[in-house]
Amino acid sequence: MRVVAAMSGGVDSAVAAARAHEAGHDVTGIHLALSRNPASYRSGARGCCTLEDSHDARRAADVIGIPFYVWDLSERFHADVVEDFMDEYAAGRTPNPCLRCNEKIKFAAVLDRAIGLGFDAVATGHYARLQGGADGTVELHRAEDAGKDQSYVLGVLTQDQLRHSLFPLGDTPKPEVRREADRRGLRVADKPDSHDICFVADGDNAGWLREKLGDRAPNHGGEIVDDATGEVLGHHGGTYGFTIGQRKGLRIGRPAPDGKPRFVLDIEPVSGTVRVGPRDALTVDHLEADHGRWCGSAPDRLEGTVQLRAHGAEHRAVVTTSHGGDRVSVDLLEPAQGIAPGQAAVVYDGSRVVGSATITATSRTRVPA
Ligand SMILES: Nc1ncnc2c1ncn2[C@@H]1O[C@H](COP(=O)(O)OP(=O)(O)OP(=O)(O)O)[C@@H](O)[C@H]1O
Repeated sequence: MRVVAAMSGGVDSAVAAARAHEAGHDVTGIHLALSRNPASYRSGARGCCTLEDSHDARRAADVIGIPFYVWDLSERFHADVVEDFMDEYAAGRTPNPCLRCNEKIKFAAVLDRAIGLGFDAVATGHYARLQGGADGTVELHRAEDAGKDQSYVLGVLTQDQLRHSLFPLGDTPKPEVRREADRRGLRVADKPDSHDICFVADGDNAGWLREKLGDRAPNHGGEIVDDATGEVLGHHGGTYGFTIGQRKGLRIGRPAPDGKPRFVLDIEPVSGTVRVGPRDALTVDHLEADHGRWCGSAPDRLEGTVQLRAHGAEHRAVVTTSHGGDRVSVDLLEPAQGIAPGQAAVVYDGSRVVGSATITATSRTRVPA
């Protein structure tokens, strides 16, 4: 096969490219320039797709002995991923930009360009496994290394996208990947793992959003209110700085009467109000979602599990779909806490990813005995 290996400059994608090459594929390495900020291309800059990263990827491609190019997809990335990230936080939701990037960039814009150039597949260093299904379909499964499993952020991929994907690391634990990089003479063997959100270099989402949203922010401050009593407990610097279930950074002067911590229960961007309450008030057992994306055909009804945030636990659930698979209802058999609209509900049947949808609303339907 002719394969494009997406090389971030990190250890995982370097080993993935090397493995694809060793497996006999005709591999070309590409590094994606995703940042529109020229400062990130200065030597020594940190964050997404720096000059350093691009050099590291090129050096790895040289060691492997494959051709290498840089593809500038910064405008697409900005329009489809960064703008969406800002809009979602401004609307009081909690987006997952990695899922969005996989759906719109890595396995869409990149794949389209690759196919257009006569390639057959895109290989990445994601930790997930592909497996042939009984009916000739390609199934996406959790990685062997549960701690590194990235099937959640790939839960948006359709059958067409999966058919043109390769995940060479799915069967290997991360420490082994690092050892292999070392053995292969890839100088990125000791490079630290990347951040969760590549374009927020220091992980300070709220600070980044404050700077970038500017006048687009629905507010730059408001009240923090006790959901049960309506009492104003404090003030904040913008609702976009919060996510449902958040505890840290609330800066409420007064402790709760019972001395227990308070959590964000609701975010109201228009009034600028952040509602808080006890942990128990975060409990939900039902959720609605839309934008259903399925690895095969959408299931009418499925008893399986759902994962409701990156690195989150799995919850047993009954999942039903409507509107041709676009709308999804999830009944959680065990209640969950801190579920934020905007996040993906990824549906699993055992280790197999069935599909995903974006959470729009949560509720508690069963009152505990
Ligand atoms: N700027 C980029 N250019 C090309 N491919 C990329 C880029 N960023 C990410 N990827 C691809 O997406 C995969 C998953 O990205 P993620 O940010 O999760 O990296 P990672 O798991 O830390 O892997 P790595 O060690 O290769 O950076 C990478 O392994 C790589 O194949």
